[in-house]
Amino acid sequence: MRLIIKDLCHRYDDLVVLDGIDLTVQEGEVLAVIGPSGCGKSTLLGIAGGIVAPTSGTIAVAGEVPDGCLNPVTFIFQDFALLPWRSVEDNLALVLEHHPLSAAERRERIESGLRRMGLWDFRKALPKQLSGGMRQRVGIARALAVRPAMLLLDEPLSALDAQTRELLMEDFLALWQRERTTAVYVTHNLDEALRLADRVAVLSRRPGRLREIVTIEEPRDQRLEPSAQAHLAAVRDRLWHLIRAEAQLADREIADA
Ligand SMILES: Nc1ncnc2c1ncn2[C@@H]1O[C@H](COP(=O)(O)OP(=O)(O)OP(=O)(O)O)[C@@H](O)[C@H]1O
Repeated sequence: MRLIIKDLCHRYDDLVVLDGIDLTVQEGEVLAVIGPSGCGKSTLLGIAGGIVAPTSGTIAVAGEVPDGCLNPVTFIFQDFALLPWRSVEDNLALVLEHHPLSAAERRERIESGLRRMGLWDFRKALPKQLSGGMRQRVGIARALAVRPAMLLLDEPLSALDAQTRELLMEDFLALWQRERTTAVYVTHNLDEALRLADRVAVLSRRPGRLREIVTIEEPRDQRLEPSAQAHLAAVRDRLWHLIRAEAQLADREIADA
């Protein structure tokens, strides 16, 4: 599925947050969005997912959805957004509840989501009994259970320690290798963007404007190879150059506020 954003502007009362964003996310593409704190990344994602109505501009989706897709555009959040009183499997069941599925199909979706994320043995556990990384795996399994056409990820790894982040990045890589689900991935972390994205959209400080879209040419599965490092270092330098001054200014604005 493709996402097409045209001349998007958004204000919260007098606060202009996004200004004149034109962006197309291609079918099967992973687009990372980076930019200073408060520049409107989460707002952009919320608008793309239809949970925030933009002040002006248009958002459209186009293209095929996978067989059995129940929710074409699906979020994965930083704080996992699990119901603490429900077991792991019941958190997955929740997103299937209002869909006309047979009991067997419901079970199959839950089981396949849990198995793919290595959670089958933990299906009866409550979220509080799991580590942060496992909780986010539940969040991912829950998103996969609806067979989405597009994933909107809002800093999905930022609450996790470095090792767990690394493991979950491998999970995302395997996911995108297997399913080619279109994704918009908001992050503060350049390493995540460099590892996971096809292109990186850089927003300015608020009001967020699209400064540049940087393409990462190296195939995702070769980015740890020594031969990829020169290209990735050049992309990193470019991205850092773009965000550094904006981040410093945004920091000062926050400190002065
Ligand atoms: N519902 C809201 N009502 C009013 N202001 C809001 C609302 N949501 C966000 N904002 C403000 O809009 C601006 C952009 O917020 P947003 O969360 O989209 O930015 P962000 O780039 O995702 O930030 P961060 O990187 O810190 O997560 C911020 O100044 C924020 O305080």
